[in-house]
Amino acid sequence: MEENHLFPVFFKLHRLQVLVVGGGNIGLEKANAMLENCPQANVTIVSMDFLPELTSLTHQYPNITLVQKSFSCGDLLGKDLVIAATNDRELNYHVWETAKCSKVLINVADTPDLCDFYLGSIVRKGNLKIAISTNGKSPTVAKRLKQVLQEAIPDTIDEVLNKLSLIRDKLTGDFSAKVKKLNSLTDVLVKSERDPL
Ligand SMILES: C[C@@]1(CC(=O)O)C2=NC(=C\c3[nH]c(c(CCC(=O)O)c3CC(=O)O)Cc3[nH]c(c(CC(=O)O)c3CCC(=O)O)/C=C3\N/C(=C\2)[C@@H](CCC(=O)O)[C@]3(C)CC(=O)O)/[C@H]1CCC(=O)O
Ligand SMILES: NC(=O)c1ccc[n+]([C@@H]2O[C@H](COP(=O)([O-])OP(=O)(O)OC[C@H]3O[C@@H](n4cnc5c(N)ncnc54)[C@H](O)[C@@H]3O)[C@@H](O)[C@H]2O)c1
Repeated sequence: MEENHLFPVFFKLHRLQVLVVGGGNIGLEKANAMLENCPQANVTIVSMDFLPELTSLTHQYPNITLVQKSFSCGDLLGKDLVIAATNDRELNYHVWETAKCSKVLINVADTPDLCDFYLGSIVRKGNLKIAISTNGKSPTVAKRLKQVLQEAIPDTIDEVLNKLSLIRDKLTGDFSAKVKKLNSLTDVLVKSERDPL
């Protein structure tokens, strides 16, 4: 089997500065994905022109800024993450080179080989979030799996998480005693009805 070296992490986007270059379909898709998950995300989009949906997003989200211009190196100043999503492959490569010089993490939408990170397909149930990747093989399958899991996981999972969080805060004793208690309380989640143990 082909190797899968991706290591998932969950970013707190309201603490980071994100630059998206390109205000077309893909710029919109990526900006939407970030803002739906983190409405306070700081997202600047630099583009020659913008889809009207992106202009509408500025009314909904306080921290999105549209800058109508051609990309230049200075746009990367102060940025933590960059998504290059123009329809110009050479320009996307130039954005990648600039990001690498500045040690900024970059996703190049038309070139997975240049991506430091991929966006995942995201299942959300209150406090639960599951990010799905297919190692870049089929974003469509990632999207379908998201729909399957969204249906399969009960909405009550959020109540379980909130109750466990309360219990977790109240537990006393040393770390290993707490881990033991939490594991025994949640045992039921992993034991099937047919499991005699
Ligand atoms: C998961 C999701 C997250 C998001 O974007 O928020 C995402 N793509 C989504 C949808 C989607 N993207 C594409 C289609 C059309 C059908 C198809 O190709 O399957 C659909 C389906 C649709 O829109 O219905 C086309 C496409 N995508 C990439 C390329 C370039 C290439 O592969 O060369 C091309 C070809 C462009 C062309 O042909 O011109 C590349 C990437 N897309 C990724 C993520 C990363 C890998 C994730 C993984 O490991 O699985 C990666 C590598 C980089 C990145 O973008 O981060 C989001 C699901 C949203 C949801 O959950 O609803
Ligand atoms: N990763 C993914 O999920 C995915 C999915 C589909 C397509 N793609 C790829 O993403 C790329 C973008 O697709 P799209 O549909 O958004 O294209 P699009 O034509 O809708 O948008 C391109 C945007 O880039 C902007 N742009 C062009 N030159 C610029 C410059 N010099 N400075 C700033 N902005 C500039 C344009 O103004 C436009 O807003 C394509 O190469 C496509 O193959 C990626």
